[in-house]
Amino acid sequence: MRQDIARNYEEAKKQYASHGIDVDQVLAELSDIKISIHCWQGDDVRGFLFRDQELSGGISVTGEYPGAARTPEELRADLTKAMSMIPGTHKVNLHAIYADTDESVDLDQLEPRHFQKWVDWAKEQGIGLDFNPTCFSHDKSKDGFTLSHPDPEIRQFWIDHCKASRRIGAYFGEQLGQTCVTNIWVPDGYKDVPVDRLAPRQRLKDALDEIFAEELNPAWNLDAVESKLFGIGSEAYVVGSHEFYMGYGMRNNKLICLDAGHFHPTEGIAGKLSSLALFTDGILLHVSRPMRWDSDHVVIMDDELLEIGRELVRNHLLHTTHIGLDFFDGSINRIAAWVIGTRNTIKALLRAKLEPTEKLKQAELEGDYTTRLALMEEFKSYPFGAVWDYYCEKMGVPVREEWLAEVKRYEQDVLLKR
Ligand SMILES: C[C@H](O)[C@H](O)[C@@H](O)C(=O)CO
Ligand SMILES: [Mn+2]
Repeated sequence: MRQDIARNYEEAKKQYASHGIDVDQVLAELSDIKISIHCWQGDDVRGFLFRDQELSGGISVTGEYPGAARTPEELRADLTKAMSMIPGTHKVNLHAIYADTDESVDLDQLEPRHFQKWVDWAKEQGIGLDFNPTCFSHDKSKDGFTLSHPDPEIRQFWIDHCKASRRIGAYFGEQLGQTCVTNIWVPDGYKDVPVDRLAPRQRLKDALDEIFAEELNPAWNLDAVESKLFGIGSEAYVVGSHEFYMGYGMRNNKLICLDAGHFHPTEGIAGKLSSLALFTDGILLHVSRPMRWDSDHVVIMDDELLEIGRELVRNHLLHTTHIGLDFFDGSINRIAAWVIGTRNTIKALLRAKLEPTEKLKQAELEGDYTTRLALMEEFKSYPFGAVWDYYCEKMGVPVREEWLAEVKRYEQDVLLKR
């Protein structure tokens, strides 16, 4: 342990202790939190099954930064590199198009064996895996509809894909001894104002009922459903809206996924957590950063991220919330994107844990809003940076921006040679 880091930590600890915060305990708890790191930042959501397919579904990646992973081996190497710069043991979130197989297999025919190399790698790394059916970037989703498609044959294809995905998720959970969250997001929607808003939702509901009919061990697989307000090409109407999935998730005991970029541009998700927590057994988050639209920018330490962290900590929701990341930026080094976004997410949770929550709640209860505001503001400049540095050093990962030199080295040695 470097002396300056240890000294600053001891000093910071005293300041937090004066407000009853046990920093050592906070760090012990922080190291138990798993963030689900999304594989698709590593290759601009291309995947390996259909390399010639354009990204569709109303999402988009911009940027031509060199070094995107072209094979599963490259993607795993990049993820391993990124995780070596992120404190803690986390999970990796796969989409179905990331199957690692020489077979030419379509989405409805996928089986656990097509992901065996990912499972073997996850075992080596001691991490868990999460999963997502890929209901986009495919010939059968070209007209923007999948699970709610009016053509029963196409609808069945996507139903079968989602069924296959749940079985793959359960396999991950069983093999790795960690529950896999399998999250369903479909892009289905209309560019212009529809006449019938009900029928597609009825079809989506029926499709989900069929997908979830098979009982799977919840210790291995938990299902989640992800809503969206609009996408490119589905500006007027999205079948799987927030209200739709709120209703579906609550009635059918599915995790409701809140993606930070899937609401009105000024609407945050932090304020929704306490409400959902009262009526559900758990929540899935897609921590993202929308800029004017669902642009999926790399997560930064902004007010929304801090507020998500505070809501999770203050309401004791960390043990039931699955925290996943969902951003993709092709204009910067993709490993740096993972490192920045994941470290920020962990750091926001640390900052929330370093607030005098009970004191603040007490002040609020007593109507002492002056103390509430004063403490909340003063704590914004308490020395959380010293605690973060100590945590990184203790966990054996680079302190502060030291990781950047490592990323640049990897870029020279590996990425630029691709
Ligand atoms: C890759 C997508 O971002 C992801 O599947 C989905 O979660 C989404 O957020 C679509 O906007
Ligand atoms: Mn998402």
